[in-house]
Amino acid sequence: MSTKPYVDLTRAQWSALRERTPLPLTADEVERLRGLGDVIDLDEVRDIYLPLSRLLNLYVGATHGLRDALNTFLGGAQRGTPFVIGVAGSVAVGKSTVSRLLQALLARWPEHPRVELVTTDGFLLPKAELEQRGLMSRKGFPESYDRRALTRFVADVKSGKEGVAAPVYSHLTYDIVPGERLTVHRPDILIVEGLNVLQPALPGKDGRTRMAVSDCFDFSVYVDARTDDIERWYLSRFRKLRQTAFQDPRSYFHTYTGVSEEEALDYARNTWRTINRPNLEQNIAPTRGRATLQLHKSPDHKVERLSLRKL
Ligand SMILES: Nc1ncnc2c1ncn2[C@@H]1O[C@H](COP(=O)(O)OP(=O)(O)O)[C@@H](O)[C@H]1O
Ligand SMILES: CC(C)(COP(=O)(O)O)[C@@H](O)C(=O)NCCC(=O)O
Repeated sequence: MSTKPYVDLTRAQWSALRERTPLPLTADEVERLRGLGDVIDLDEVRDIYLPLSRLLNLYVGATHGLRDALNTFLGGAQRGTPFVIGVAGSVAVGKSTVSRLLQALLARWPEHPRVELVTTDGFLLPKAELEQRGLMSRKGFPESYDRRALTRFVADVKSGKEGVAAPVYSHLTYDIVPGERLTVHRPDILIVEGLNVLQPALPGKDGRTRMAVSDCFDFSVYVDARTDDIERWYLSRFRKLRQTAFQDPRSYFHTYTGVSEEEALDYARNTWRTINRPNLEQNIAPTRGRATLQLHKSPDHKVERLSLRKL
């Protein structure tokens, strides 16, 4: 028997595990959930994400069983708390598509219809503060977030608090939206998506260990791919955004619509090499082994292998 903490599965082995789980989404719905540049079709949903939604449904059920055990022990009926799923991985690896698909698929199960999704970008420090602290070239690194507020948010949701609010980030303005809030109302499941959600806690100033966001996770997914492939996806997405979202004069990147494609791509390449790749290598990839499930993507975005943590 392997001594690794993971069971490795090929795509074919994994897809056979969906059993009779019906496909609840249409091609149009999948198209709407797809991120810019991501390749995802009904085959991918059926082979990869349906088995995952079945596994998660089993995990949620098992957690309810544990809750019953706890209530027996406590001799009272504690109200349940949301089942929290973390989704981690590099910039441009396709976390948003995975998270939106999971949200849509999990909400179709009658046992847990209310599934909310929160991205950690809402907890980035506002642009003015990043500038003031000299952190604009560290955007996405752990220190560019208000980690305390993020941890408090997830801990509050996980403890069953009603009406927990998160700030909201705009990719258009590249900044936090002043005054805007997203409020989570005791969902059955909360998905927390972000680069750094599997980071271990940093010691506080007093040297004592703090809580990490991942301490609240009931399950976590790491979306994995080769660094060169992710760079290619990042650049090709930048090229597409230049023709779409950047055209809006309010876009932070609007100036890149007025220069040559080569010049715009040089900027994107530089951002990848100086910010996103070092962040992947130094902070994000080292957390892969903390995930419950690793999805390994091939150069065409399709999941080719999976690693599932043993229990
Ligand atoms: N500059 C941008 N302008 C508009 N949308 C963007 C920009 N950068 C990224 N996005 C979109 O924001 C979402 C999150 O992107 P990202 O954080 O790189 O994670 P991932 O690609 O892993 O989902 C994606 O849907 C992406 O298409
Ligand atoms: C907003 C992000 C930090 C991702 O945030 P997340 O939701 O993963 O916390 C990232 O998409 C980003 O903007 N990175 C900065 C470098 C760049 O422009 O690609």
